[in-house]
Amino acid sequence: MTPEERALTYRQRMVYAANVVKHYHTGELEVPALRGVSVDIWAGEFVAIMGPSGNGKSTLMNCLSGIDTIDSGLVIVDGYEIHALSDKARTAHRAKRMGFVFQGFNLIPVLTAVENVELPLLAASVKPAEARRRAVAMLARVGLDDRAHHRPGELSGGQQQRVAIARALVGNPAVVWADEPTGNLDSSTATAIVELFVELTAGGHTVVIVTHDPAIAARAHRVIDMVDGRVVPV
Ligand SMILES: Nc1ncnc2c1ncn2[C@@H]1O[C@H](COP(=O)(O)OP(=O)(O)OP(=O)(O)O)[C@@H](O)[C@H]1O
Repeated sequence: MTPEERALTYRQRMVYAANVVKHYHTGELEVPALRGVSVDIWAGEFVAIMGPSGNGKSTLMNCLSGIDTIDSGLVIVDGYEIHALSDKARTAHRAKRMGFVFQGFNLIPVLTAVENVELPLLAASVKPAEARRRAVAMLARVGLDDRAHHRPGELSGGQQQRVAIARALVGNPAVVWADEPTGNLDSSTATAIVELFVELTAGGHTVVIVTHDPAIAARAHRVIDMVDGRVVPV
């Protein structure tokens, strides 16, 4: 492979993981969470990671996104060898290139919607006026321009999740990672959130969602099934 071909491969392939092994240690106990996982996710793909509870889905997401470290194997995301980065470099890469959405929304309760969304930009030293402009535009994109100055406690669950999605996207990340994003929502609100993710991927974002929700699986481009710390071969 020439360097040009390799560069092209890395650009198109957003996530490449090979033989990832991860154990958790609790006291004397060693819990195998990932037993040699390999995955490829392409730029612009909308992938759902599914499987029974306790089978390694969240661990895989955490290891691919750089939240957690791995014992062995390799993880390349957005051209960066995540497994080889120092903790500091991994944290910086995560802040700059990754967006996160969680089941519990994880918004800061004392800040308004727009303040929550602009926070990652301010942390990345974007000038306040520019951060505000981008946060307002992103809230409009998720259909919440009229709620910009409400605090999370004044918003419905679906609206809070839209704020969280706006916050995840405002820095234009390479990948948006979502762990059970519809887990706390009723089914019609969940459907609206799924459609928002579909729209985002149509705009070129790569989205990886850990979920038990069949509605997400039905709309994803591809489902990665995990059982017992391994990817089920297709
Ligand atoms: N911080 C931790 N310390 C110890 N063991 C852990 C930790 N996190 C996860 N595990 C264990 O690793 C295994 C995989 O857990 P993981 O959370 O990845 O599963 P999951 O498929 O995402 O489950 P769920 O669908 O219930 O969220 C489980 O046996 C779990 O108990």
